[in-house]
Amino acid sequence: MTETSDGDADGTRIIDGEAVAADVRDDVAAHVETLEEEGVTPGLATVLMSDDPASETYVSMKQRDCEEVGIESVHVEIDADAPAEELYETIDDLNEREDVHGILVQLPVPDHVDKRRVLRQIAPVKDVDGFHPENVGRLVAGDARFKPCTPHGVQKLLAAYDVETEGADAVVVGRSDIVGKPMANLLIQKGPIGNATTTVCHSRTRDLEGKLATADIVIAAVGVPEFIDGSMLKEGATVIDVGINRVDADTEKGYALVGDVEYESAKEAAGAITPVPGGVGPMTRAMLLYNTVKAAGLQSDVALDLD
Ligand SMILES: Nc1nc(=O)c2c([nH]1)NC[C@@H]1CN(c3ccc(C(=O)N[C@@H](CCC(=O)O)C(=O)O)cc3)C=[N+]21
Repeated sequence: MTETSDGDADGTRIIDGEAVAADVRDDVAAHVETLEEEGVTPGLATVLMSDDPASETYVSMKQRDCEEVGIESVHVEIDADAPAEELYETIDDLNEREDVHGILVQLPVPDHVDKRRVLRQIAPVKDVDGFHPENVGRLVAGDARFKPCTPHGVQKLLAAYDVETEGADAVVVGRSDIVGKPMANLLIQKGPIGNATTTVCHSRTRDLEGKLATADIVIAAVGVPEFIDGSMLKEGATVIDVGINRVDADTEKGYALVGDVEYESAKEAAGAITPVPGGVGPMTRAMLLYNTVKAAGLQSDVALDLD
């Protein structure tokens, strides 16, 4: 990125997710060009089966991102109360299409849909979320094909701001399949942005305060607004806030976005911190583009220099 500048009045570095994401998009755009030279236009399909306004917002943001970097996007909308078969068949069709290299089914899907089946049905080589069991297994085995977008984006942020993970005490708060588990897996692995001593905390953790008090790096991914505050952090800790919670507010949209971390107090204690919005969210979207060009390279046998 251009600079790892900033820091507010008390010297806390504010980790600029928009800036790092813009750099990732530039990188992706260069790979798109390489693919185009070989006659390949990368394509991403997004599938939405939900009436949730937040889901609709995210999906339309993803389409705009694609346009910006030259990825073709295909969008399929399925009625939230349509039979589950409609979704399964859509996935089969997209698996077959040669112009579609990546498939993302926006989660959550309705209750009458078998989520595990959806994740298994996406062709592993098109699974740009990295949620198919084959890709989960490869990640855990240290042979990742598609790293899940959010944890991968967090790694990129830590790298961009030269946060030392080697031997550091990292605490991941949250154990979801899409963030907590893969994040912890990446942090313990050998290699760059790994080698951390990683603790995973969750709702049954007995002494969360005790774990946080010694953490050099805190990854908050619980989905509870302002769950962690500055008094719980070690002075100088790096705080990565994965939470993007909509809370009622007296704004034009009728809501505000807040993280899982109480920003003002955490900023006082932290050495570096991600804001919400403008932190992890833009990185999640950027890494989806990254995985899509990777998928296109794999499916068309074009060598791209990607990790
Ligand atoms: N199969 C699947 N893959 C996903 O990656 C996936 C998903 N399902 N379901 C929902 C969550 C949520 N998610 C977000 C990504 C970016 C922002 C983002 O860019 N947020 C902006 C603000 C957006 C706003 O203004 O509302 C920011 O934090 O700055 C938010 C949320 C991806 N998800």
